[in-house]
Amino acid sequence: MYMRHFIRLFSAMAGPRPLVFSGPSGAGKSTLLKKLMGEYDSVFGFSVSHTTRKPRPGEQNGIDYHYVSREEMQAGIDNGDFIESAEFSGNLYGTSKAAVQAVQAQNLICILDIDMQGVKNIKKTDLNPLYISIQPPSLEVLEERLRGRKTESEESVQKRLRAAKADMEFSKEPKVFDVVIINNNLEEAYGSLKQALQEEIHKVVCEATTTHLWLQKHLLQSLGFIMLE
Ligand SMILES: Nc1nc2c(ncn2[C@@H]2O[C@H](COP(=O)(O)OP(=O)(O)O)[C@@H](O)[C@H]2O)c(=O)[nH]1
Ligand SMILES: Nc1ncnc2c1ncn2[C@@H]1O[C@H](COP(=O)(O)OP(=O)(O)O)[C@@H](O)[C@H]1O
Repeated sequence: MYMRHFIRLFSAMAGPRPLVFSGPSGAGKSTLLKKLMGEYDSVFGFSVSHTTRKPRPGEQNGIDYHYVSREEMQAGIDNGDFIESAEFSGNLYGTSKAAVQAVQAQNLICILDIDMQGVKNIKKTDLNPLYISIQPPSLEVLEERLRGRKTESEESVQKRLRAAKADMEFSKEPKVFDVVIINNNLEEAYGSLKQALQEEIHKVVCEATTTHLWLQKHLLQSLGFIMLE
């Protein structure tokens, strides 16, 4: 009896399976992730990446990214602080070990938003996430969305569109992604995402309830309120 609960507690401490979100810049990853984390804030936690790109208006250091200089980021990479890192559109991006550990320590499902190089590199690690690709309905729609967001210079839009072509091809490769979602209509895409994650969400919610009840019962037992089995 005790052993089963200790095993359950121990596996909960190891943390639930992380989620990797990838797909072209402008496909709608942040929009979908914000909706998901808004609805399930006690289930998911965001792995805050480091980047050398400048913050956009409204972005916050330590929440959207850790904004660092190239020198600082390179020193961290050389020191082995990162699980993966990549150059994208003229800037460095990377997932630190600390960012993932911070989420897993709270027993939340850790979400990584990374580019296709990141996906390839994470596949070489023992993180064992579920891989989800968010794709636009077409390159034309992607361009409209990127321009409509008004965050990128013309040069940056062009770089992102070039990277997007490769990313759209990559998402069609067999066995790379567990789920590919085409973000055409936002509500439909969000519905597909929730459906794909239903089992993972259920596991975390049930685990949390079981662990909570078990701890409550044993606290009462240790205080002498109820008899041990
Ligand atoms: N490999 C890797 N890619 C990242 C990381 N963080 C963000 N990215 C990717 O970098 C790309 C550019 O991100 P960003 O500048 O925020 O632009 P946005 O995706 O268009 O909002 C996106 O494809 C992100 O998924 C990271 O830690 N590692
Ligand atoms: N389904 C959708 N229909 C129309 N516009 C969308 C949709 N999904 C996202 N957008 C818009 O497209 C732009 C890019 O989305 P964003 O979430 O920033 O993409 P990413 O994080 O993948 O770079 C944003 O202005 C966002 O509001």
